[in-house]
Amino acid sequence: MDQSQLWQRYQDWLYYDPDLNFYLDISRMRFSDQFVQEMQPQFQKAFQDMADLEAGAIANPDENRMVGHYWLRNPDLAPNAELKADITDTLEKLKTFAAQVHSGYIHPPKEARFTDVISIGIGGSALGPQFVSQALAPLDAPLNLHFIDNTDPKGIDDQLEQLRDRLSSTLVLVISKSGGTPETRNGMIEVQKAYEAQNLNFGSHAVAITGKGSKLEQIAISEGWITTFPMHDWVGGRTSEMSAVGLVPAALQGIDIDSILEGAKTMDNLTRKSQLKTNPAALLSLAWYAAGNGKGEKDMVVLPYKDSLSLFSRYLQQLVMESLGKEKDLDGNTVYQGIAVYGNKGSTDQHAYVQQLREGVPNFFATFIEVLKDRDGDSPEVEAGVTSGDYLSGLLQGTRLALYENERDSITITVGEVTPRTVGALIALYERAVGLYASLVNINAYHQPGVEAGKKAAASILELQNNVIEVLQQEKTSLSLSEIAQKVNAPDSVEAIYKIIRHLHSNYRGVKVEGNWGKPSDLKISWAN
Ligand SMILES: O=P(O)(O)OC[C@H]1O[C@H](O)[C@H](O)[C@@H](O)[C@@H]1O
Repeated sequence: MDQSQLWQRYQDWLYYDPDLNFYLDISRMRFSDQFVQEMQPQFQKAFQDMADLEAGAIANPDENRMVGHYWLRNPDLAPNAELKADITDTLEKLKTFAAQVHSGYIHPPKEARFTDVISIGIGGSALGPQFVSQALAPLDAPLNLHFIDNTDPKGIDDQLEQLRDRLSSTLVLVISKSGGTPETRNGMIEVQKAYEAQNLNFGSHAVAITGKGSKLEQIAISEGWITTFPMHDWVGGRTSEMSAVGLVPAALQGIDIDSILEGAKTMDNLTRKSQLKTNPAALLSLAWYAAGNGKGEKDMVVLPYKDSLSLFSRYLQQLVMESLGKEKDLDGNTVYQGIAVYGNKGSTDQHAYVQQLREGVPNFFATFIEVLKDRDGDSPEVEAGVTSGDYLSGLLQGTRLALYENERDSITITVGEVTPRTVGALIALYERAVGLYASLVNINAYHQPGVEAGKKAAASILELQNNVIEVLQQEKTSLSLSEIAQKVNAPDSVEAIYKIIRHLHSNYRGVKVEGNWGKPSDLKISWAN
């Protein structure tokens, strides 16, 4: 296509909503009009699936659950009065809670006010709050938010060390839908011990956000925590930003949560339309389908050209990959679906891996996210007539062009500025695009059966570790790895035992080891005490 044809294609496919000041450009994705025609029946089915989902269908059949994240920003859509009341009551309760924390009405036992928040959670119970905090928290936020999103001891220490002198005025949010995720539980126990070490009552500083009746809820109630907020079973972790999971941390930081919800609701209205060209989520899912032949053959590289949106790529990684990465389709066929997502931000990534995007293996499509407003106030010139923001804008256009010239496709999303409303709209856009794409490829986007395998394997490694320690403590003489494996009745687990021993030894946990780590079969292991 020559430049005038491309300009025409740009105008033909440009989606613009003046109210949100939102643009979507899929003109640089190489699909034909015929492809769009052929996709029409699948899209009509996808629109119907989405309408059914919003009306309360069991859209997550494996878990026998409704899928209700769209109701969170429009409670009138909830399929019955009880669910609607659940949503509005929770919203009211969390707003009141945040206001009372800000005013000092709710305060820690030994201080007049809370100054900081530690949010403990992982996956969907962390990525949304992290993204929204980075995108929207004001520099003078009423409370500073810190995250523990792993069971890495050093990571936990680093967070606690920063808060050592302010623990007495730090609020703890423990966020877990299931209330039983080990990483989150470990973070909670370690933080609790840090409070106890300072003679602080943990419960008077703690709030749980969790599913009804979960183990975490029981702990919170029995220990008299400040309060709990519900996480409903019809909201998945990766679509929970607009439930208490995302809204409590955001409200505590003084972020305008009503505008986030309103932006999402507005985007939901736009993406409910059943005309492909008037529905930006449909256009997005069409472009994904075209890029990867509906089989995820191309990775999605997400490049927001705005530092405050850099965690959007990580947030989308879970939303897209956990939703679409499925072995089976809804009819039980083996399909190995998914779209790989990675990215960080532009123009930074141009100095890292864009070399490969431009010239290397052509296994991706890019998504540029452009923000029109550079900053509050005027910009200094870095060259005659040119600002830093002009550079950022020029680098985005340049990279898009350079990729396209070399047969690398891209989507461009443009927003006026990063506000609570646009962030809400962006989240809603991708949630709907993922839902539509899932329908197009006939998979359940709302379960994650594959995640369990790693969790089960980890549990059996910990059980093996306990058995190994028990055997070593009973033995008088040193043993080889295979002797230990025999004694714990796990002759096939020598490699796992080697790694357990190596980790215990590295952390001075009581094992004595003689020999060369490079020759595992020569090692002699005993209990040191
Ligand atoms: O909120 P939680 O129950 O603690 O779950 C946290 C995360 O862990 C799981 O393994 C799931 O794969 C995620 O979808 C979920 O968001």
